Amino acid sequence: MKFPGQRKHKHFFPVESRDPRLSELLPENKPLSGHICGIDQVLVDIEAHVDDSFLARHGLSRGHSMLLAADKAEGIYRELLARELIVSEFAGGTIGNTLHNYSVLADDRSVLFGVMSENIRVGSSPYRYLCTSSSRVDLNYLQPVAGSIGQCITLISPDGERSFAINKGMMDHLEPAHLDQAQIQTASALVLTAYLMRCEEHEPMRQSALQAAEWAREAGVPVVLTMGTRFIVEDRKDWWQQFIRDHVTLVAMNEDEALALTGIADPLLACERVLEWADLVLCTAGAAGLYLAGYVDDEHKRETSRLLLPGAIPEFNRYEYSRPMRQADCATPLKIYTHISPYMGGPERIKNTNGAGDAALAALLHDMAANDHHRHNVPGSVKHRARHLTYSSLSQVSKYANRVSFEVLVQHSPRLSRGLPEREDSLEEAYWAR
Ligand SMILES: Nc1ncnc2c1ncn2[C@@H]1O[C@H](COP(=O)(O)OP(=O)(O)O)[C@@H](O)[C@H]1O
Ligand SMILES: Nc1nc2c(ncn2[C@@H]2O[C@H](COP(=O)(O)O)[C@@H](O)[C@H]2O)c(=O)[nH]1
Repeated sequence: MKFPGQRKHKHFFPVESRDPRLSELLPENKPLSGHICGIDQVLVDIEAHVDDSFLARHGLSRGHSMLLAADKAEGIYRELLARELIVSEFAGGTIGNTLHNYSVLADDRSVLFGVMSENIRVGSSPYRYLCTSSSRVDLNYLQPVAGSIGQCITLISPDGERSFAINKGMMDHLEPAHLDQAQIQTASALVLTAYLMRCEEHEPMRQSALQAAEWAREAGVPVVLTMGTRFIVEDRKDWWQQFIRDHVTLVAMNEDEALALTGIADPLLACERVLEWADLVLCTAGAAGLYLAGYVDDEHKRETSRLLLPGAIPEFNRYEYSRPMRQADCATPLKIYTHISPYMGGPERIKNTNGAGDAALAALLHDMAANDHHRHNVPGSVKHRARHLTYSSLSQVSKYANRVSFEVLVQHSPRLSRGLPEREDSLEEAYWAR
């Protein structure tokens, strides 16, 4: 496990080769390593640039992720192929992307539950999926199916808006019998997406997700939910609120999904509302950066040394140097918030916004897993006097998440091709010290 590191310093990501204290504590001299688990609809992103008349002609709605009948999706695919509009075919899926990015950042294992075609032809979509996933993502638990994985035709409009047309294949056929209870119950987090709930009645994906969430809850493993797209949330707002109350520790969303879930347009106030149902909230807000919100026990709160920020909750960042906790672990819970603007003001040229939010979540998951890793290996550390959800403060995690989103914005694919540089030469102390 690479540690997120001391990011106040110029060298943003020092990597501890080995904590010398561990050598004394562990007879076999080998730190115990953890992992995170996720469930996804295994699919590839097939990317093409089109104008809006293409979307209109095929009856596709801009910015939406739509499930299409197989013959309709195949018709679109054939047209894109004939007009040579397809630019790439990479492994996708919101949770697949998150696990891949987590594994690249942490240099550690993640476990993906989903389906995979049992017969694979070179060059086919399942082949592309396997070729473009990190070798640190454990694919050994995938359920073999006699059919295709999903295809997500990612149509990019001239203004950068993305519309997803999905040919689902057998992506929702994951059976609960193909989950591994021990892997889930020993994980540092279980990551789910709202997309899993839009399978058809007869398909087992919903039941698999609920089973996994139940096992995670029993074992005290944090359950993480990404909201997918606002279209899934807005029709069933009350249902999602109850689902979060019953199952979820951390909600990850963008500001549109936050509005759909809470009815509140201000991301900070939306985070405050979601804290009534969950323990930790990540809300990305495009060019406005991102917000993180959580709880800390009054006894463990730490005051910021940064400027206190105005907003719908005045001076909301006062305790952003605190490490978040579950509300139930606090004797006197206090809500804490932080905000950060895009790293370096955002890239000069955004190549693709696909997966920028998932990337921020991967960084947060890395920090959560590092906390677990440290707790298991150095249980007597002062860091673990109270039960915290992250290794770093809310403020530090937000910097890290923001930095990782930036990396995805300047590349073509939603999946990181390499980890972050260990030394950030561009990053002067003055920038973060502000
Ligand atoms: N136009 C932009 N300019 C600068 N940074 C951006 C821009 N769009 C996104 N980002 C960065 O990427 C992060 C995630 O983006 P966002 O679009 O909110 O996520 P999602 O992909 O889930 O919709 C933001 O928090 C921000 O750091
Ligand atoms: N599991 C699913 N993933 C989906 C679906 N529709 C789109 N996507 C994936 O989302 C990412 C982009 O994420 P974003 O946070 O930038 O919007 C992309 O790679 C798609 O593969 C779906 O129905 N299920």
